[in-house]
Amino acid sequence: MESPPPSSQPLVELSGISKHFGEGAARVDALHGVAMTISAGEVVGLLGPSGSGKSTLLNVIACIVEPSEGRMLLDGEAVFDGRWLRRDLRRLRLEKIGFVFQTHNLLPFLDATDNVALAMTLTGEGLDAARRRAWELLDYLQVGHRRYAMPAQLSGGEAQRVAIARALANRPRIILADEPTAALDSVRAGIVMDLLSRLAREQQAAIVTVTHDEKIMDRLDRIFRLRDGRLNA
Ligand SMILES: Nc1ncnc2c1ncn2[C@@H]1O[C@H](COP(=O)(O)OP(=O)(O)OP(=O)(O)O)[C@@H](O)[C@H]1O
Repeated sequence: MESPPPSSQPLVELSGISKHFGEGAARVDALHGVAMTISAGEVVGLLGPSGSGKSTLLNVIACIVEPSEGRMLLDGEAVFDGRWLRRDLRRLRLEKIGFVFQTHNLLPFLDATDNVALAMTLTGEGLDAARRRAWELLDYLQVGHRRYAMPAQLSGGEAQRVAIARALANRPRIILADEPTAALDSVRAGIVMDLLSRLAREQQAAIVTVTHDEKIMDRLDRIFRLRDGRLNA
């Protein structure tokens, strides 16, 4: 399939985002005045030393951590402006955001198909339709031949591709990944990153990945570096 031309449609827009945990002597300022815009079709990396705020920033974009101040738009919708603007944050996450973790977190008692299909049934899709779409996604991620395998029978790279298929189940425009290649060797890490890049372009998604992994740096379109909660792009 021909990739569509790069688009500049912003999918993640943050301005003045700060987050502190605790108060008084115990206060930790995890993020200070973070501003960033990430557009459809981009794969960006969040880098920085341990404790610099990468996970906090990813969890803010995921609407899991509530910022202390600032403004955030996701897929053009204002979702935070000093306070959450939506009450149904769980639904917001289901609709707009896909998650890929360091380890695949697949449910061990469901096969590859049903691990992907389950995520779709949470938004009300019927099981048969969900399974058909799960097969399409598993084919797209080049792991369709393992559709009936249980997670324990999958290699690390296969399991991570099933987990990416699951993240795509509800057609999110924003994919958040936490060290998605850390447990993979360089060949498999390259395959996973190539698939993420392809889906960013073909599905016009924005992919934000926390990484320490030198093997994948050349696969990122842009790198944001955090230090002590501040961004130096
Ligand atoms: N729930 C919390 N309560 C209190 N402090 C927290 C909490 N979560 C994070 N912090 C603190 O906020 C700062 C940023 O943490 P964060 O986990 O975002 O860093 P990180 O860059 O992801 O680190 P790592 O690479 O080690 O995962 C750290 O000082 C951390 O101790």
